[in-house]
Amino acid sequence: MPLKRIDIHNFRNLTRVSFRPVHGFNIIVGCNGSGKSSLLEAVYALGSGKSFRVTQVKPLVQFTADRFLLYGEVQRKDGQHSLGLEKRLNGEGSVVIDGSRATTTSELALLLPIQHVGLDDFQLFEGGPRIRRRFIDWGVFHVEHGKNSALFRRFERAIKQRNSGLRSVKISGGERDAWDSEFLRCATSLDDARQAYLDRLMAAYRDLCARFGDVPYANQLMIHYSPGWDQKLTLKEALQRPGSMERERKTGITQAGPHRADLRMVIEGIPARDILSRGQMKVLGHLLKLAQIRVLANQHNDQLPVILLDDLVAELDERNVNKLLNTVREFSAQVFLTVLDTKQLPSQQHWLGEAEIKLFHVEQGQLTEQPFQE
Ligand SMILES: Nc1ncnc2c1ncn2[C@@H]1O[C@H](COP(=O)(O)OP(=O)(O)OP(=O)(O)O)[C@@H](O)[C@H]1O
Repeated sequence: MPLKRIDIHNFRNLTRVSFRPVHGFNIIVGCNGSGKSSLLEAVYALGSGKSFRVTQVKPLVQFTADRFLLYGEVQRKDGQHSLGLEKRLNGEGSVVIDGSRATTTSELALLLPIQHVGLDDFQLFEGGPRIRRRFIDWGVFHVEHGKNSALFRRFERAIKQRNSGLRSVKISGGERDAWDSEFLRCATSLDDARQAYLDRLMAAYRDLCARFGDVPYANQLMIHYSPGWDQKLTLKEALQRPGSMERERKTGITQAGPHRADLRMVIEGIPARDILSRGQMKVLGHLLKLAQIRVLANQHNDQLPVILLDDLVAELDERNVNKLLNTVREFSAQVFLTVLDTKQLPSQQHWLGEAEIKLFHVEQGQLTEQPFQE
């Protein structure tokens, strides 16, 4: 489901940019600080409502403006859809899909799934559990989004209700039991969905490793799912432990459940972050992100994400760049790839095949399309 057109207004240094990408490879070239990553970030924001670099809106809005606006047209099997996102410095914002206001940004992700593969993928190993939960939940959401997008919403509501119940003195025992039951139901479903997804992810990851060949430690990497409570207990038992109940009374926060889950990345029984170099973490992180795309490609080709390859070419050796680009080409997805200079790309004959390609040059936030020449 490619993006056919995107308009960017007042997003970082991109004052007014409008372009029509191809379904294949869109190469974004430009010198440091020209606006390449900002362009990828704008595409990412249109498909998620968020940035992959910052959590706040302020750094995204052009210094002289009070809001940014993004507009895109997406081609899907069921026809063309328009997506609009506005975010203002004062905290207001809106999502508009096919001319109607949407209630959540997750509706953008249903129409425009995006996978960002970038230099910070080492954070899957070094970062906190939230990053790894976001990673696995991206897969759980997209692999069966009809069912699972509703499940995520229900879980969010259940935990909010349970937490406000913990803080309220007025609430009756019956009400508390009802919220507990709903929380346990959603938590169990989310836990099952994550475990099932992880099995599929690891199968796809092993396939990719075989293809990439001798990537250090790739085959030894094991990922274990920690559900967010002591695995010797059921979630209900974990919540009913005296220590846990006491902490819940004090903090008003649910002490166990999928919101505390993590992925333990292990090599030969040792935490992977204690063994891998930063560069090795990046490569394995990229492979895991590609494996997520492979899971979707195996399931339903019409749900393939747009793939953002941010600055990867400069950091990998030519053999790995070739493998990466060939793997990505075989997905037949739409790709946006940033590079300082096209000379950094390996010769087209090694990776492009029949895929379409367009070259965009960015200079001080201005975008121009140029003929692609090796
Ligand atoms: N809110 C903002 N308003 C205006 N300009 C901004 C804003 N935020 C960042 N910038 C500037 O936008 C420019 C583009 O940054 P970007 O990260 O997109 O560059 P890049 O082309 O990816 O560079 P590099 O190759 O160094 O990664 C930078 O000069 C940055 O300082």
